[in-house]
Amino acid sequence: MQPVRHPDAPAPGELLGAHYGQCFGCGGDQPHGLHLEARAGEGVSLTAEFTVQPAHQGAPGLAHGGVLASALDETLGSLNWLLRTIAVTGRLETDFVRPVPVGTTLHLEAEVTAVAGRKIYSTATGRVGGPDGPVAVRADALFIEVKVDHFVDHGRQEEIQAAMSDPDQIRRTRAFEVNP
Ligand SMILES: CCCCCCCC/C=C\CCCCCCCC(=O)SCCNC(=O)CCNC(=O)[C@H](O)C(C)(C)COP(=O)(O)OP(=O)(O)OC[C@H]1O[C@@H](n2cnc3c(N)ncnc32)[C@H](O)[C@@H]1OP(=O)(O)O
Repeated sequence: MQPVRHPDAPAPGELLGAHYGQCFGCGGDQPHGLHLEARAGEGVSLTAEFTVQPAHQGAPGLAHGGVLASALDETLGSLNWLLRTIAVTGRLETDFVRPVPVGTTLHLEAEVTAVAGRKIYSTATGRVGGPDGPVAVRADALFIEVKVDHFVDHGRQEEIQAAMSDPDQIRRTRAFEVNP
């Protein structure tokens, strides 16, 4: 089935903001995190940027492949906000096309291609040198819709308790729970 953008999804161009301050991908409270910033696009698509820091190296001066996969995972995961669906990554298939040096800003774009029951199929590319630059990485993913219980049941109690007593986290989670 064609994906359907939720009527309350942020307008094209709007920043999505972090879903959790401690998130390695998008959180502002993780010193060595990616600090990835995503903006809503048209339909069920978005763009995002991430600048490779020295803490993200694998080989000297180059981004670690797992970190690049994390950037793709976070970008693809952010799409679920436009569907207003809570979902986790089931499968992430990544192509590393060009090496990505430290200091590079990766220009990411992603879209949901299909939804089938709880399964959400999506694809992303990361370009270097600008939004129209050459593709350095790309990924195809399958996200699976879950209930909030997925996190409450499996997350370490310390962080779950902290999240449940944080009004901001509750507000962000509620935005998903009103999913029709
Ligand atoms: C106040 C409280 C605070 C909480 C608030 C939280 C709100 C947070 C909001 C947003 C958070 C977003 C966070 C983003 C972070 C970036 C994204 C990540 O990195 S997520 C982490 C990595 N991923 C995992 O840790 C998943 C671990 N895996 C699992 O938990 C399960 O395997 C799960 C849920 C994915 C599926 O398990 P099943 O038992 O629910 O469902 P089954 O029946 O196995 O699968 C459903 C369908 O999907 C297919 N499927 C599942 N996994 C597949 C796979 N790997 N490959 C292909 N198909 C797969 C199956 O074949 C099935 O398909 P058929 O319906 O039969 O057609």
